[in-house]
Amino acid sequence: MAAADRIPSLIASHVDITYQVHGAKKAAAPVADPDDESLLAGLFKKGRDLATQQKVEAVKDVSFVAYHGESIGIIGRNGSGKSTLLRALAGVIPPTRGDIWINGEPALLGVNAVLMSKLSGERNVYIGGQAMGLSRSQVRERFDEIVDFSGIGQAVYRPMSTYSSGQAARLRFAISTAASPDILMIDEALATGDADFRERSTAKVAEIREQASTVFLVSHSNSTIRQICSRVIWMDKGRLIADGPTEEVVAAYEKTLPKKAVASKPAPAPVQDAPVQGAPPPAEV
Ligand SMILES: Nc1ncnc2c1ncn2[C@@H]1O[C@H](COP(=O)(O)OP(=O)(O)OP(=O)(O)O)[C@@H](O)[C@H]1O
Repeated sequence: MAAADRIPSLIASHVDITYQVHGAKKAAAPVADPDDESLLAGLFKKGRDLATQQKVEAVKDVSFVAYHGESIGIIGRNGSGKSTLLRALAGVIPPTRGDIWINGEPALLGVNAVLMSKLSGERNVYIGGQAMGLSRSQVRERFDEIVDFSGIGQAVYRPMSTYSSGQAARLRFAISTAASPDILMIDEALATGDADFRERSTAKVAEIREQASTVFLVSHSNSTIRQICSRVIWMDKGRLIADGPTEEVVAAYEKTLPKKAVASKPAPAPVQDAPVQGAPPPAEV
């Protein structure tokens, strides 16, 4: 498809996200004798210093345009700002600076926040489905489909607290994708579950993409990224340092990783015609 024919689904322009952290900078010095006024005065003086405010610049000056029909992986080391960026793209947290325009309804695969472990899977399907924008009757219509997709069977009638982490992850995935959102954002969820579920969830993501939607996937699993994504954004210390076809960006990223972390042989890259923007940093091996 020619670039001019592509329809933007999301535009991020110079996005910064800074967390304000309130907390203690360092512990107070131990007081040898609490009755000693000079020591107490010293402690109070120190106490004023304890209530500090720190800034964490999690995302710095990130800009890109996503198009309908793309599945975009977000990769990078721990703490590089992937989840923060995804949450901002989903509208869960506001950018500190810059703008995000979205054409469509985003859904962050993270119904986790609203699910309640003491309640049955069934109740959670309703709560989560409604949190994803479905009406109660729509959830009722899709209930069997959601449970079938999750593969948890009769366990759906047990409290979620009794589920294995794989069962819980599968149910979350099934709930989140039931709504066929315009823009689906997935944070690591595909890494969980067995091979069969991963295959089905990969197919589900492909189906969502085919409905001209956009999928964002944050993952540390480069094989999952290769399987699902046509384009990859590489984050490093809060900055977008490369954006382009999956194989080019993942291969460049892998060169910076210790050899043992690169587990699988690269799979053939999905077709993608966008050029890589930004030069990868030198390898650190
Ligand atoms: N709620 C928060 N308050 C303060 N700092 C935060 C908060 N959430 C994340 N951070 C910090 O922001 C930075 C980016 O974190 P983020 O979780 O976005 O990275 P990530 O690339 O998704 O990491 P990981 O791969 O480990 O999940 C880190 O330095 C992290 O400690």
